[in-house]
Amino acid sequence: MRSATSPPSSDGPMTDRHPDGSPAARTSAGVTSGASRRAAEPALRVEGLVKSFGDRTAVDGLDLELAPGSLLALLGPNGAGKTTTVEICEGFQSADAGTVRVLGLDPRRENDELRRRIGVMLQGGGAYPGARAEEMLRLCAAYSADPLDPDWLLDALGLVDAARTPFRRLSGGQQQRLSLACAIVGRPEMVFLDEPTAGLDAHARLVVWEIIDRLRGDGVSVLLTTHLMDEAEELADHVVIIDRGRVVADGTPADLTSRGAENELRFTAPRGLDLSLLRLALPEGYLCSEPTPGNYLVAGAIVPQIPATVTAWCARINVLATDLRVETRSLEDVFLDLTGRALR
Ligand SMILES: Nc1ncnc2c1ncn2[C@@H]1O[C@H](COP(=O)(O)OP(=O)(O)OP(=O)(O)O)[C@@H](O)[C@H]1O
Repeated sequence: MRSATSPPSSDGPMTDRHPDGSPAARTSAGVTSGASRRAAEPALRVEGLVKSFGDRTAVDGLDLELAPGSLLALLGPNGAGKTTTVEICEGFQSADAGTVRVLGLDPRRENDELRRRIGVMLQGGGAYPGARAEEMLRLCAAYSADPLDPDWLLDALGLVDAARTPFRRLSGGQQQRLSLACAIVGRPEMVFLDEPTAGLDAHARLVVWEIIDRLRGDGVSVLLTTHLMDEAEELADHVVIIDRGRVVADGTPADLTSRGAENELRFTAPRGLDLSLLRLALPEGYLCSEPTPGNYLVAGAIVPQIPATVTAWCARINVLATDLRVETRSLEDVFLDLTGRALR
């Protein structure tokens, strides 16, 4: 497999090559020129989306917007409604209420045209179990008038040695990478990536991140669902956190992690500490809590006296506070505060 630091092609993002080795005249910019014609139109617009299963409301009035050529990461705990939302956008499910437009198209009524213009990476591969990796990719390429070179993609994603292996005998990581290759081989204008690096080792993950970054660099719009905060922080232009079918926060990763951070002190210590004495030691108006077991938060203006008060309290109860920090908030912190839950 190539390393992430050695790009799949030196000719720029997603450029494939003619058999003689010269760069193809058209990169996936052949796709993006179409996208630029519609530059004013969001690649994806979801308004007031509602979907229930029996008496369970999976999506409860959701709004989303994805700017062309950008990457939106949809985050949420298990059961938040991510897959349902994405499947409605892809046209696999119908909505109960609301409006969905993908590349300006209605995913149900204009599904044939949509299918030609999007790429979908499904969790679990979505491939024929007996088909060899290479056959599977060539089959996907055959649906497109102007596919990327399958050999180049197999190489870029480190699948050359697995090319003749039947899908069911590929490792989980190889299946994931093949699934990504199948989603992008047709030079889609927009791709839906559902947990694209789930189960990959660190190296394979970097390779996939690089491919995703190149897609976006090429003007492809990407909707990514993930449970990995570092993945969202690394790749996303915009993050939407959903919980119980509703948006609970959205913004750039920097927006979300800086919002209110100067008013928070966080530290890690044994779970379940009695915070009543700390509350008494702090000036009036400061809040302290344990958003998740072992992770503590003091909210209020963090002047120099506050960390000193916290460490003095820890010393008094004979507890060592680790990872004491001010003004740094990860997306994980934001997520935990908003949903009270870990991603998985
Ligand atoms: N076909 C279905 N029938 C009944 N309930 C469903 C169906 N699909 C989803 N749900 C329910 O709708 C809610 C949202 O599910 P969804 O799969 O969209 O969440 P998710 O955010 O993708 O979760 P995960 O991270 O676990 O994949 C859950 O409570 C789920 O049990």
